[in-house]
Amino acid sequence: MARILITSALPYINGIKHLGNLAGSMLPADVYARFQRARGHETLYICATDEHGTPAELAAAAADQDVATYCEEQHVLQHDVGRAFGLSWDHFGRSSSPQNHRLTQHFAEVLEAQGLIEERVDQMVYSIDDRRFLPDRYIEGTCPHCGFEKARGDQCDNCGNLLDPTDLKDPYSVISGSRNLEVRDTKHLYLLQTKMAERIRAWVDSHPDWPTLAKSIAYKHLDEGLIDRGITRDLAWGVPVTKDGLPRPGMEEKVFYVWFDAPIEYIAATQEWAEAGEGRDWRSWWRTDAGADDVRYVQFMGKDNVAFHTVSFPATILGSEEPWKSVDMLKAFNWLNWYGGKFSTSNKRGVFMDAALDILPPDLWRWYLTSNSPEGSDTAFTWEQFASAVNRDLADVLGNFVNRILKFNESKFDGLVPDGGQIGPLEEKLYADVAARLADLSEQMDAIEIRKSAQALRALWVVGNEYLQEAAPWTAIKTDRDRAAVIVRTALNLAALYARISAPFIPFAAEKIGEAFAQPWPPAWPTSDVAAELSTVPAGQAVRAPEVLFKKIDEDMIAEWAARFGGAE
Ligand SMILES: Nc1ncnc2c1ncn2[C@@H]1O[C@H](COP(=O)(O)OP(=O)(O)OP(=O)(O)O)[C@@H](O)[C@H]1O
Ligand SMILES: [Zn+2]
Repeated sequence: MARILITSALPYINGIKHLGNLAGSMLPADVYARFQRARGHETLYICATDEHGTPAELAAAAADQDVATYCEEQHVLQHDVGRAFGLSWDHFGRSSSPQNHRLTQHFAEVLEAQGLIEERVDQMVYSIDDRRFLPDRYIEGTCPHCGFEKARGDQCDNCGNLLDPTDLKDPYSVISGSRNLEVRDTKHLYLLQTKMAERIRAWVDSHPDWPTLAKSIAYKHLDEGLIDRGITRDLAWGVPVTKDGLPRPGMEEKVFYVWFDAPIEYIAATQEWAEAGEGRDWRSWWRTDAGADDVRYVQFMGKDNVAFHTVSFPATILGSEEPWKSVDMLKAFNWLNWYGGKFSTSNKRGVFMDAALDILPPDLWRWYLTSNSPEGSDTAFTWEQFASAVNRDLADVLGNFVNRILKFNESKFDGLVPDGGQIGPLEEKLYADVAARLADLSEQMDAIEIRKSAQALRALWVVGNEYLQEAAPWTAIKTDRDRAAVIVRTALNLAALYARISAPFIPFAAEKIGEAFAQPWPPAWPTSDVAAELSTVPAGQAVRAPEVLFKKIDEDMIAEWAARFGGAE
C-alpha cells in the first residue's frame, strides 16, 4: 500500500468559485483521490481557503463586514458547496488558522537564520488622508503600459502586466478616493530567491516526469532569472511578522504577503486535520524524518499558480534546510474559458458552483468538466458541448445501458439475477475487451491523464451497449431461457462494475447504481481478474432499477441558461 498526499491550489476567499476554478484544481484532485482510495492506498486530500491579502479586505469592506467575519462566512459557503459537489477533502482548512500563523512565522525565522531573508528599505505609497500605506489593490491609477485608467497596484487587468504601486500614473486611494498621496520609505522583508536559483533549478531538473505545462512554466521563470521578493505588506489582516516569537521591532503593523503564507497552509491544514481527530499524525505526511519519505505528494493547480509552486514555495521548503516533504508530481491545467473570455470572480462572469447546482446535479458538471478538462490547451465552455456530454455520454450510453438491463431483468426474471447457463464466445470476447479497457483506464488514472481517463471510462460504457446489442437477450428469451439468463447476469454484473469504476468521476450516480446491486460502498477498484469482477452479483440476488439516472438537456433549457448566465457567442 502506498501513501499519497494530494493538495489542490487553495481557492481564494472572495466568493464562491466558478467552473474554471473547479476544473483546474479541485475536481481533478478529487477524481484522483477517489481513485487512489479505491485502490486501497492510504490517501490524504488536503485543501483550504486562502484568506489573506487585499482582495479579501476589499471584498469584506464591500460587504460591510469586518474581514475576519467575512472570511469565516465565506469559508463555510465554500466548504458547503464543495461538499455538495462531492469534493472528498479529508480536510478543508483555513490559511488564517493559528496553525498557519505559527508555521509561517517559523519558516520566516528559519529562512532568516539561513541568510535567505533580509530587511530592505522600500518606497511605498502612503495615503495622508487614510493615514496608512496603500499596498497592492488598495491603490489604483493609470497603467504606465497601456493607459488603462483603473489599473490596480499589483496588476493591470487590461494588459495583464504586473505592477508596483509606485508605477501607477495619477494614483488614488481605493479606500477614500484621495489623491493626497506620497511615497515614503518603509522597511520590508525580502526572500532572497536569487540565492536559491541553482538549488531550485536542480530540484526542478530532478522531476523530468512532470507534465510539459508545469515544466515549461518552471523553466521559463528560472531562465528569466529569479528575483528577490518582498514578503511583507502594510496590512492588519494576515500573519503578523515576528522575531524570536515576538512582534518584530519596526514591523508591528505588517503582515506576511499572502503568497508567502498560502502554500505553507498545505502543511498547516494537515496539522489542523491531525488536531481534529485522534491518532492522526501530520508529521508522517510532511516530515521526511518522521515517515514522509514513502509519501508520494501530488499537487493540482491552474497554470497561473505554477510559478509559486515551482519557485516560491520550494524556496521556502528547501531553503529552510529542514526535512520537509516536497512535491513529487505537479499537475497543472490550462484555462477553461467562458465565451470568448475568462471566467472572472470579480466581474461575476460565468457559471459559479452554487448556481450550477441550482440548475443541475453535481455529476453532470463533474462529467463535463473532466471529459473536457482544460488539460492540453485552453478549453472553451459552451452549453452545446455541455449538453452533448450529458446527453450523449451519461444519458445515452451509461444511463441507457443500466436502465435497459435492469428493466429487462424486472420484466423477465422478476428482478432477481437469473441463474443457469454457461458463458459462451460473446462473453469471452466481452471479458477480453473489458480487461484491456480496464487496464487502459487504470493506467490513465495513475498517470493523472484526466481527459484520457474519461475517454477510457466512456469506452467501457460503450462496450456494454455493444454487448447487449449483439447478444440480444430480448431474442434469446423467446427460445433459450438459459442463454438469456447468462446474458442478463453478465450485463447486470457489468453495470455493477460500472458503478465502481465511475465513482471517481460521478460519485452520486455511481452510488445509486451501486445501491441497486448492493455493492459495498465506497467501492474497491477492480482487479485485472475480469471473470471474478463480473461475478460479484450472484444469481438469486434481488436488484432494482434506480429512478432515472440522468435527465437529458434540451434546447429550451439551454436557451434559458444562456439567457440567465449570459453565455452566448
Ligand atoms: N478559468 C480557469 N480555468 C482553470 N483553472 C482556473 C481558472 N481560473 C482559476 N483557475 C485555478 O483555480 C485555482 C483557484 O484559484 P483562485 O481561487 O485563486 O482564483 P483565481 O485564480 O483568482 O481566479 P478568478 O479570479 O477567476 O476566480 C487556481 O489553481 C487557479 O489557477
Ligand atoms: Zn495596462
